Amino acid sequence: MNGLLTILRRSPRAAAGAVILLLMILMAIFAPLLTPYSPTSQDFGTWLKPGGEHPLGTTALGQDVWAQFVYGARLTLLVGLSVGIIATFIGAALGLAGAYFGGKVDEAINILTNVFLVLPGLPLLIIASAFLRGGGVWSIILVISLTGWAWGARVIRSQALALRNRDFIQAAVVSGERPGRIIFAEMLPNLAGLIAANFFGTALYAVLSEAGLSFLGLGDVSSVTWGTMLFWAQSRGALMQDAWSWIAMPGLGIALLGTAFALLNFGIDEVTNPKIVHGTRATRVLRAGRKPATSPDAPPAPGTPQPLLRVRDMEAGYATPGGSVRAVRDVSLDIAPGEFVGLAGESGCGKSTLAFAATRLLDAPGVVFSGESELDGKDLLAMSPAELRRVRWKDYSMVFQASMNILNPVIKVREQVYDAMQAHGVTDPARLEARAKELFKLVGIRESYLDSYPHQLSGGMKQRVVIAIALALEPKLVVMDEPTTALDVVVQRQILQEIDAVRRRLGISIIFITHDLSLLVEMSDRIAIMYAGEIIEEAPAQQLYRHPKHPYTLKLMNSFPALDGPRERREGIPGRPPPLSADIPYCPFFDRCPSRMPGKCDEFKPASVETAPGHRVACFLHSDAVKEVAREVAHAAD
Ligand SMILES: Nc1ncnc2c1ncn2[C@@H]1O[C@H](COP(=O)(O)OP(=O)(O)OP(=O)(O)O)[C@@H](O)[C@H]1O
Repeated sequence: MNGLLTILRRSPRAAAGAVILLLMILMAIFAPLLTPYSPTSQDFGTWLKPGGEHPLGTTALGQDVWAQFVYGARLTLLVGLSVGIIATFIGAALGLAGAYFGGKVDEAINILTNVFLVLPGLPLLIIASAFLRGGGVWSIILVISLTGWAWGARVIRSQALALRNRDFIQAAVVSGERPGRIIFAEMLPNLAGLIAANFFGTALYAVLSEAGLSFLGLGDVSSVTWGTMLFWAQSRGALMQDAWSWIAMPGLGIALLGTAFALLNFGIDEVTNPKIVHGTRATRVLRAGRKPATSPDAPPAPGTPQPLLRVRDMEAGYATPGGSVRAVRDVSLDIAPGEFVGLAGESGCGKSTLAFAATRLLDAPGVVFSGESELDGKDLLAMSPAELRRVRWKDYSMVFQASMNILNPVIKVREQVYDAMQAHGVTDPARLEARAKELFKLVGIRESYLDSYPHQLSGGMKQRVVIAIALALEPKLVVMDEPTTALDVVVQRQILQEIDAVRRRLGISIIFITHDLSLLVEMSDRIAIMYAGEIIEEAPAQQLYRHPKHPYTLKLMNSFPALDGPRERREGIPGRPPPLSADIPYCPFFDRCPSRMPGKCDEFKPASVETAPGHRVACFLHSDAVKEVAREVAHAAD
């Protein structure tokens, strides 16, 4: 319910759709108050003109057109909403089951879905309704539901598949949760927006199909719906008799109801689907109560290199039915050309969300609430899907922890390396082959492995192949989100050294995400530490290693083995970060901080202040500067 209210508040389209739909429902419920006549009563004169007791005139059979219109809304709405529920239920159940169980179950569901998608809709509707004729309105509902579920199943399955591979679902599977619980409690809430949008899309399809079938005389012509009104009006030659209202009113009703469903469908999609940021970003930023995309910073000093990636005031997270998770909170970050920037912090502090949001990869239910992300001066958040396709891989690429799973098991590695290059216009076979060999050399794999299938390679080698693919077009930036975490320590280190060598050779920038701070200290030029969605400290790597300032950074350092020196037992950090669904208008580390100052750290939020060149920290131990908390943002995101 909360989620729906949030959507209505955020999307004027959805709100307009909801108002129209509500008015229609009220009209249907209170029909007896709006007209004294029964819609089927034939007690009046035929073809009466509008006026007097019959504001919209009467039909060829002597029925009151206004009574037919207001009562007709009942069955039309019943068909729309019932089909919406039934078809969405079938689509969601099959889509989720296919994505969750995979294998043969998915295959069977996929075949069934494809069959229904391939069958032409209208002829199928006509045949099925002719077959079930005489069954009244419920047979129409059944027929339209049967022909209308497949698209929803396809869309929900593809989103559920993406979700199935998310870490938190995998963790639920590994921890032995029952499939039913995972599907209903873990996956379904993440798909709520999509399912709601699908419901209204299907309801729209149902209203139009019912009207079409009834108009063709294939519905239950004895019932009163806007579709049967059109059928009778047409068959009795209403236009010839100048009885325009008999045709115009049901037409208008269908158009308005269709518009309401379409607006709700688009509005929900707009809010819950982050890929639709294009063109709506400015409004979203404003809706989120945030200033539009202008830099708060002073212009860079002359001679300062322009950052390659420039993230400003980023607010991102997840719109869940229980409210928003604000996983990234007012984060600004610059990555210079050729720079290796490490992003560290405990699990769940928002590192991946920041990387995904900044590179426009955040999938539903992820949302960029506000902020800017520019790559080489180009606004990534405002790009159209086509523009994004052009810059991905070419200007920036990504390697994730489970990236090796992107390799298709039945296609040779060579072709998969070629693919990325071919998609961006490299077609000369000699060039492709030379480049593939060069890339394999770069990432330390013998070129003979180009002839292998992925299953013939070890995990480390597959991950190297993916890194080779990510480097294929020499992008300016590579985002690496725990690319080596699944590998053993020796392989991890080797790959990292190779990545670093490649970076220096090609001059690319790298954002490297991990919770292993000691690894970052070795590799990075600069390190940013995230905690509870915020960057709480940022400094050149060695400076951070030698002079960490934030108590959290110190704790994080102590929880990993030292780079050199004797082996000793390391302590974890007691306590937990605050929940990311709440406002945190004070220091987020307060509860766990050994140096906390009650009355200060739990009352005010420390501003991030530069305490040494390039070293910024947000902690009252180092500066008294207080950060103004943009409360309007916090609330707009809920
Ligand atoms: N699909 C989702 N729906 C709701 N909340 C989510 C979703 N994905 C992530 N979150 C939440 O967002 C927060 C930040 O997650 P994120 O994955 O960005 O953290 P992280 O620092 O990268 O963690 P890790 O190191 O474990 O990958 C976490 O609290 C997480 O529970």
